[in-house]
Amino acid sequence: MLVTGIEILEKAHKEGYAVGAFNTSNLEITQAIVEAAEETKSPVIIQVSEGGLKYAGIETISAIVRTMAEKASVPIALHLDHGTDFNTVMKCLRNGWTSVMMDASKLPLEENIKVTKTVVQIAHGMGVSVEAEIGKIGGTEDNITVDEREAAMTDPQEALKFAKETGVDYLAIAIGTAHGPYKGEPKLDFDRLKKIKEMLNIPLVLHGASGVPEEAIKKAVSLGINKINIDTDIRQAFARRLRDLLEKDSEVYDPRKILGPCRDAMKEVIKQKMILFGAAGKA
Ligand SMILES: O=C(COP(=O)(O)O)NO
Ligand SMILES: [Ca+2]
Ligand code: NA
Ligand SMILES: [Zn+2]
Repeated sequence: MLVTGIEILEKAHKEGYAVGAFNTSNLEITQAIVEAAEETKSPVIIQVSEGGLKYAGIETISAIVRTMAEKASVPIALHLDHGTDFNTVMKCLRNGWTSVMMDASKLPLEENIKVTKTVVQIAHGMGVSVEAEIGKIGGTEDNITVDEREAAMTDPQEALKFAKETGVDYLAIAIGTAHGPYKGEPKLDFDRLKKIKEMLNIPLVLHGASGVPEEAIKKAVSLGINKINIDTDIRQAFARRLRDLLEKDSEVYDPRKILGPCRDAMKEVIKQKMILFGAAGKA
């Protein structure tokens, strides 16, 4: 069934587990996510980035996800990932999204608070949940210095002020992860996470979670992460299977015979994440 993000994440926050938030931009990825959720009886958040909206068309990808979510036996939210443009967030609200991220993390704190507060008021008026971001998660910069890394991480005091003044439902925090593949091992600042959770006591979001070792993920969940964003690991599962399949079979040309196996490969990766996050069996 199609539900709001907070319905899924409030329960995860209370019971101490995390829910996967997986990016989609087409039919097969959406099918892989929904099938994985059904097979592991997991609640799940299906999210689309602004790039995904451009690729698929906002009405089309909304129709695909909402149709499948409404038919599913597990709770599914449709979430806008990294909504940086206010009008895009409004368009998603008009297209039936049940959760939106207003990502104004690039703006100074006061401006981030101002625009996020406006989105929270509008979205809550429509019964939709809101995620925002404090601190800089960004892509993998291989040549940043340590103190730059520190500076980009979420300051607990700022996070508390932000959560109080905006009324945001769940908060994405920067504790050492980055989008895209990692070059070295990501080092997560667990003390910072623990402090933020104690002070805010709301569901927290981990971005850039592809490539983070399983032990670190488990520890982050035990310390209060409740939504875990995964995009790169799914893309890489798709690409590995595609290359392997075409190497082995130079004759195949039916897209269903090519995309179908890729869908299954993505589904297997997603199922493992749902089990690792503790969402399996929680639907
Ligand atoms: O945070 C993510 C995904 O991060 P990854 O690239 O690590 O999958 N999306 O918002
Ligand atoms: Ca990553
Ligand atoms: Na997000
Ligand atoms: Zn992200």
